Amino acid sequence: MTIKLDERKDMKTTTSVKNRTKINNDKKEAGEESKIFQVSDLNLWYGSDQALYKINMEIPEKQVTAIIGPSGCGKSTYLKALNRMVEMVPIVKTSGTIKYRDKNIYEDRFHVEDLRAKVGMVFQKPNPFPKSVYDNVAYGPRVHGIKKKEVLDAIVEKSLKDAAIWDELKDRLDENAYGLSGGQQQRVCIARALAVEPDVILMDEPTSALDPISTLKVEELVQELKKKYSIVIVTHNMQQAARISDKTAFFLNGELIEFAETGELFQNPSDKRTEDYITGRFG
Ligand SMILES: Nc1ncnc2c1ncn2[C@@H]1O[C@H](COP(=O)(O)OP(=O)(O)OP(=O)(O)O)[C@@H](O)[C@H]1O
Repeated sequence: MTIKLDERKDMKTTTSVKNRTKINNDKKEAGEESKIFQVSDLNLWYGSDQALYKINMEIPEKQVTAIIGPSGCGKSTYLKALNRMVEMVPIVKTSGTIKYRDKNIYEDRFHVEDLRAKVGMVFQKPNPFPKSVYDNVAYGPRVHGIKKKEVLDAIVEKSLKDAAIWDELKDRLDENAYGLSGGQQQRVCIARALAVEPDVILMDEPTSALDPISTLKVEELVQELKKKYSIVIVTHNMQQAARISDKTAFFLNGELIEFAETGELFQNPSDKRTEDYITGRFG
């Protein structure tokens, strides 16, 4: 039997994904999975109001980490601290360290633009630019100096494919992204984040403005994306955290109360406050 080149490529990809999954599982069992972020004693203030208290957390590589907790507990603040986006609020002050791939992101020689290119973000409300689908996705690569049309074409196609929306939009690349449905806009925003080849994708309630079908598509996409990227997702929806994440962190009043394997946290929480929250006693 002869195997066509494409099939061989597919087999190779499947095998390497299987191998990678096996390596990840072996590492997990041995307790030595790689960390993408190491957060130590992180405190954060908006002016004189403290929003995060002494957060210590190691975020695993190529997994989905969910952040849950009641409104105002500091989930978004924490997420935006990971790529220093929170500092766009001028009154923000921090102490402690956040290491991204073993480098302290607060050290002066770490350029914040480099960090944000590697640690991309997708927001709650889809926020495409008022431009064509193509120009939305090509925006980041162009900012990074890529001008050649064939290179941009290839990036746009790959990013839209990775965001699972190429088939829907390949004939609509010149249309304004504002004309798409909310779910399509969100996947274009994910493609825009992927176009600059990030390492980590931070997602701040990416499905809360979407209908159930679009939500399902984004959830399936997250499962695909974690093969290549590390994902940290803030969600209000506990079922969503349980469905799509490997690890879950529960925040309350700016503190990290519990961080565990998702199944463990939901089935056998070690802190009474986590139990009260996931069983709906508050929040
Ligand atoms: N720009 C800001 N200026 C001042 N205080 C802020 C700012 N953004 C957030 N905060 C405060 O920081 C605390 C944490 O807010 P944050 O938005 O991180 O919580 P959250 O858990 O993401 O909430 P939600 O689930 O409602 O989005 C809150 O007390 C909030 O009022």
